[in-house]
Amino acid sequence: MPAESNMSTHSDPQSSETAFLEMRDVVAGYGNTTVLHDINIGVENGQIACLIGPNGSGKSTLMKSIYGFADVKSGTITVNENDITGRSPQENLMAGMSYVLQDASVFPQMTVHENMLMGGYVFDDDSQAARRAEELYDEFPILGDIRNQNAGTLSGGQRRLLELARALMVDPEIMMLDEPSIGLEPRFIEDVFDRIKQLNNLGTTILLVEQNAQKGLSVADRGFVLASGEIKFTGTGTELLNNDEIGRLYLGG
Ligand SMILES: Nc1ncnc2c1ncn2[C@@H]1O[C@H](COP(=O)(O)OP(=O)(O)OP(=O)(O)O)[C@@H](O)[C@H]1O
Repeated sequence: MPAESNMSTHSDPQSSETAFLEMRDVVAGYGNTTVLHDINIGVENGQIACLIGPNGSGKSTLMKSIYGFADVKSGTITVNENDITGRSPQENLMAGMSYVLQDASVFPQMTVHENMLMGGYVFDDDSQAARRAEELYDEFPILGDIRNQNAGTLSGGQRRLLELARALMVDPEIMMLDEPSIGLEPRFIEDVFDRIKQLNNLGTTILLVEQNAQKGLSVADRGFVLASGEIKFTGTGTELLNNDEIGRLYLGG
């Protein structure tokens, strides 16, 4: 770990007035079950942040507590200083947050284009969804090329790209991605991380959970290590990657 590092073991030094997405003293879980204890993290506007940690440590629950799929028992979650604690998933979507779940899936009997239009179902006007899809085909020409193909015939990499692009239909300010590389053949993994950087370059702030911790941290401006429902380390992606203890405990040595 670099001597000048501001890496922190418990609180997040970035969890302050600069944070765009912030969790402060959050305790969360499901019904009577508490999974997350006293979470304090901050993600700045335009950053990619990556959450890593062992299986069952609460990574998905942290994402779900932000988005309204898990119960926040105490603490506050803010986006751009607006309190969104307890806001429903539908409200979050309408407010410009999208969430690609770990088991995100496409509609296999529908074409790529029909799947894209489903991502724009919140628009009042169908032509708005069609226009947005065209913008995204310009950004991701490979999707435009296969727009009339049934989604069930896509390769794993193409399907993941469709899932990401469909989540962009609402032009989100924040995208939350739960394990975007899971289940992909190794040859598609690099491409998915390139796509994530591309989404970020479009101005989207990204919070991602990644079991491929090396890869996830390598694209991250900010990293968080979660274990047993607690944030154990925060720092830049590079700081976490270079930390011996994190390497030994969480990055397979
Ligand atoms: N709907 C639920 N109801 C009750 N407990 C749950 C629910 N979903 C998850 N849990 C529990 O919360 C804990 C954390 O699970 P979570 O899925 O958040 O961890 P994770 O770090 O994302 O794991 P993985 O890497 O395996 O996906 C686990 O003990 C799990 O059993």
